[in-house]
Amino acid sequence: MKENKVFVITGATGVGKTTIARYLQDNFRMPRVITHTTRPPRDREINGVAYYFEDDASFEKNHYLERVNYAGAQYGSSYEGLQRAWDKHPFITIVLDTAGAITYARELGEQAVIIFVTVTSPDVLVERVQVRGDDPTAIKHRVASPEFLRDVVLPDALKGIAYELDNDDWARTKRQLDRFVQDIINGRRRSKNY
Ligand SMILES: Nc1ncnc2c1ncn2[C@@H]1O[C@H](COP(=O)(O)OP(=O)(O)OP(=O)(O)O)[C@@H](O)[C@H]1O
Ligand SMILES: Nc1nc2c(ncn2[C@@H]2O[C@H](COP(=O)(O)O)[C@@H](O)[C@H]2O)c(=O)[nH]1
Repeated sequence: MKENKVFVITGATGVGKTTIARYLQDNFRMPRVITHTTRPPRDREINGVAYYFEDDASFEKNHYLERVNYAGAQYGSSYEGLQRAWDKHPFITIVLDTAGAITYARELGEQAVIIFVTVTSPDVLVERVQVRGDDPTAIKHRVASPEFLRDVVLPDALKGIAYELDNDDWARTKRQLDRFVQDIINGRRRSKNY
C-alpha cells in the first residue's frame, strides 16, 4: 500500500498555487484539502469548494493541524479536511502560506511534500491578481501585508526541504511538475524532512 502523502503548495499571493492544485486534481486525480477562512468570498468562490467560509465563532469549532492569521483574516487546515481528502486518494494537495508549510513539514515529516512556487519578478504577482479579478482595495491591503512580503522568499526553515518550482511560464511549469510528481509517486525521489 502506498503511504499517504500531502503535496503542500506554498508561495506568495498570485504566484499560481491554486492553479497548480487544480492541475494536479485534473491530471493526477489528487483531491485538494479545503481549508477554512474568515475572509469574505471573492466573486465566483463557492463555500465548500474554494474554502469553508467561517465567521469568528464557527472558525473556532474545527480542530486544526495548524492555523494562521494572514493579511487580517484567519485561515486553518483541519484534521477532518485532511482525512476527507485522504479517504478519496493517497496523494492529496493543500495550498498554504509559508508558515503553514513549515508546520506541515515539522508535523508530518516525509508525508508532506513541500513545493515552493516562485516567479522571477514579483511585480507580475499584482498583475496576476488583477487579471483574476480581485478587488483593488483588497489587493492594496494584501500587498502591504507583512505576510505577502514574507512569502515571496523561501523561508530558511524550508531550505533543503522544499522543491522550488518556477512558475514564470505555465507550459514549463507543467513539464517540471509532471516530472517531479511522477518521481515522488513512483518512489524515485523522496520528500525531505526535518
Ligand atoms: N504561469 C502563469 N502565467 C500567467 N498567469 C498565471 C500563471 N499561473 C497562474 N496564473 C494566473 O494567475 C492568477 C493567480 O493564480 P492563483 O489563483 O493560482 O494564485 P495563488 O497563488 O493561489 O494566489 P492566492 O494565494 O492569492 O490565492 C490566476 O488568474 C491564474 O490563472
Ligand atoms: N497556513 C495556512 N495558509 C492558508 C490556509 N488556507 C489558505 N492559506 C493561504 O493563505 C493565503 C491567502 O489566501 P487567499 O485565498 O486569501 O489568497 C495564501 O497564501 C493561501 O495559500 C490554511 O488553512 N493555512
